[in-house]
Amino acid sequence: MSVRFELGRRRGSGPVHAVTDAGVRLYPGQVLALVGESGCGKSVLASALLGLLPSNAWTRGRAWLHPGTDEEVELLSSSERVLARRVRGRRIGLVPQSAATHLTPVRTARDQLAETFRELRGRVDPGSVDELAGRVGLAPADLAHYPHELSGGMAQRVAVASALVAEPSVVIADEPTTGLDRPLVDRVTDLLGELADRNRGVLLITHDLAAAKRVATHVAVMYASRVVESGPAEEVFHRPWHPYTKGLLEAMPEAGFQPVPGHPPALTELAELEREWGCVFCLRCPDTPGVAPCNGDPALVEYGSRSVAAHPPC
Ligand SMILES: Nc1ncnc2c1ncn2[C@@H]1O[C@H](COP(=O)(O)OP(=O)(O)OP(=O)(O)O)[C@@H](O)[C@H]1O
Ligand code: NI
Repeated sequence: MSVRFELGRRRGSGPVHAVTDAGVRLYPGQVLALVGESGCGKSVLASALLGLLPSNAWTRGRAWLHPGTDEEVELLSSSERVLARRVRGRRIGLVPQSAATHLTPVRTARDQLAETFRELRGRVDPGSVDELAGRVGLAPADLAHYPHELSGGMAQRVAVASALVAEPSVVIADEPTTGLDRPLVDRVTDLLGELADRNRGVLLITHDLAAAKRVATHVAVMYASRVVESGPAEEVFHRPWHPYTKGLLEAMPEAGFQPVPGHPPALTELAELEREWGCVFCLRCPDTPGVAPCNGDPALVEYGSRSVAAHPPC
């Protein structure tokens, strides 16, 4: 799929290329970590799947939910009515970024969960709120609290519980661990892993590579609106092919914090950059665009279970 934002003529620039020809697959039982620097298009990709893009956005391409089954839905062309009644919260649960701010301040955690039950399931069965809370590690007593009385980790658990009310087969978590300290990051991350163990598909959007390494079964690396590498997490993390993936891994604390030099290109100038050089990463790449090992082709190409753009395995 691709997503563009029109900025309007008065701004004097072309559209923002927020997502370009991005292709990912997510199967039940997988945690797919979508990683990449701030602004590369991760959240926009998720918003597009859920029909939550602002009005200045347009999309191209296809995004299939449950393809080849009776429940198949093409998300990008679905009406707001279909997305609201059949998809959001029901088949795809969303754990939003900074969950605490999404909770209603004047309601206890229990009331919020009960309300979500009524909305998505029509009623609240006795015990169902406690049962669900228990699954994410919240005790009944925790649910008596108002949002301001909850720690960041607890609020995050309430958000995960809310996302699970309708037993969605897919859960999208956008930066679910922002602002939490490391032990809590690990607990929330593990919780997402447990959802996949229960045969859900989890899309974990994060720039925390350590969290991705901990729980992801698969990884897709985004750079300047494109997926530049994807595949089984173990393989990609162990033997990255794309120089950007290598750069991200070298920027991790245990690798000595060697951030990728330079900055991502402006998303309004990507088309030009690609026309001129082929690869979107060229300005920061140690390889010369179009000269081996870089083949200068920005398209993601499959090699067995893995895919990579411009830098085929050698
Ligand atoms: N409504 C909009 N109009 C114009 N540009 C937008 C709009 N929404 C997002 N963008 C741009 O799209 C690009 C991708 O944004 P996105 O939020 O997906 O980044 P991200 O990878 O999720 O980053 P972060 O890790 O900071 O959340 C950014 O450059 C952003 O400025
Ligand atoms: Ni984001």
